[in-house]
Amino acid sequence: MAKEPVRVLVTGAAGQIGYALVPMVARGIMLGADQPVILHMLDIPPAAEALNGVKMELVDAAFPLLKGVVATTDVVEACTGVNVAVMVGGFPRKEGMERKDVMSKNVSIYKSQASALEQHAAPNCKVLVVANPANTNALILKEFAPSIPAKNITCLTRLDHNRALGQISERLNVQVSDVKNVIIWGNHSSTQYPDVNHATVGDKPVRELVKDDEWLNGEFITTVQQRGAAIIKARKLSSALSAASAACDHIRDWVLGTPEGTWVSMGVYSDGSYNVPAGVIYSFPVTCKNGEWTIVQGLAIDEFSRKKLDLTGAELTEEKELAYSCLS
Ligand SMILES: NC(=O)C1=CN([C@@H]2O[C@H](COP(=O)(O)OP(=O)(O)OC[C@H]3O[C@@H](n4cnc5c(N)ncnc54)[C@H](O)[C@@H]3O)[C@@H](O)[C@H]2O)C=CC1
Ligand SMILES: O=C([O-])CC(=O)C(=O)O
Repeated sequence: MAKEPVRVLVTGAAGQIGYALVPMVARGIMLGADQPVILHMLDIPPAAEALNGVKMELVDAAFPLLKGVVATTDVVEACTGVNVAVMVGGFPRKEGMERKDVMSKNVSIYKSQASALEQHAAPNCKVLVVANPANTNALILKEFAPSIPAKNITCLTRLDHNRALGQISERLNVQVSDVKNVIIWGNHSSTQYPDVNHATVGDKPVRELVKDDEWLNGEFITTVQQRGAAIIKARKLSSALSAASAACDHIRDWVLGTPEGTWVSMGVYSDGSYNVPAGVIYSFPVTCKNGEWTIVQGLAIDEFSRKKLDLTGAELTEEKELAYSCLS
């Protein structure tokens, strides 16, 4: 028997990532090749015409799995009945703007969208925040949607995780699918810590194969931390196809499960595991089963890593305080 369609919300759907993401969702890349979907696309009134253009293209693409499209500038209509919400819409930093200006705009967007999701989304809706500052936007969404379980609200660090896999695969000249269990700790920002101490290729530790700790503790980390900026420099636009693909990976693994023996990185509500701050959205290694993520416990953290986990945790605490100051 055919499955019931799943309703997937994409906010900021007229933007760059939205344009790359919606065809992936409609092709079954996010939820599986046998899972029909209904796309809900939200953007703001100035983007309404462009949003309608995206809807026209979705119709023209004749995706067999796509059972309906809602394209709207009305947040309540957009959120009604959605099972998965991918929050890409936000206010980007412009020339001459302070970080606080962007924070205050995004805090107010995520506060109001939190209420709409809480009141109108399907029960147990899974939320992924992509828009920057992704961890803190997700935290605000969690705070203003208290009836949505905290475990249902996450942010995207899978792009950073995939970037780390890509760097190791290029360095070792191995298939990216053979590299496993890198970790992104902390914030989706340049303080994030890409950690290869537990990563493997086949049954061999990445550190043993690379045989260059100076590179792994230096250039590898900064390359992953700065990859977003490098893409902006090259394209004059930020990452879009890789971000859309990572968003699909994040939701697919969350809903359908991670393969045995493999973990992925997700920004989740911190319970203080690994002595990082509790009560912020922090990226951890997680496994997923039956639609739930679990933080991988018991990994050894050496002194070098400890400092990096603490540094990115401190930045998240600072961002949280800044976000709260914008609310008052
Ligand atoms: N977490 C991650 O790994 C990544 C995050 N990003 C972030 O994702 C966000 C989107 O990036 P792009 O698609 O390149 O930007 P974009 O500027 O092309 O698109 C953003 C869209 O959001 C819409 N928007 C603005 N306010 C909105 C609101 N209140 N409700 C609904 N829609 C709204 C805009 O009209 C625009 O269409 C940015 O914040 C970017 O920094 C980008 C790449 C990776
Ligand atoms: O750096 C940016 O502004 C976009 C982003 O988050 C990324 O590519 O990781």
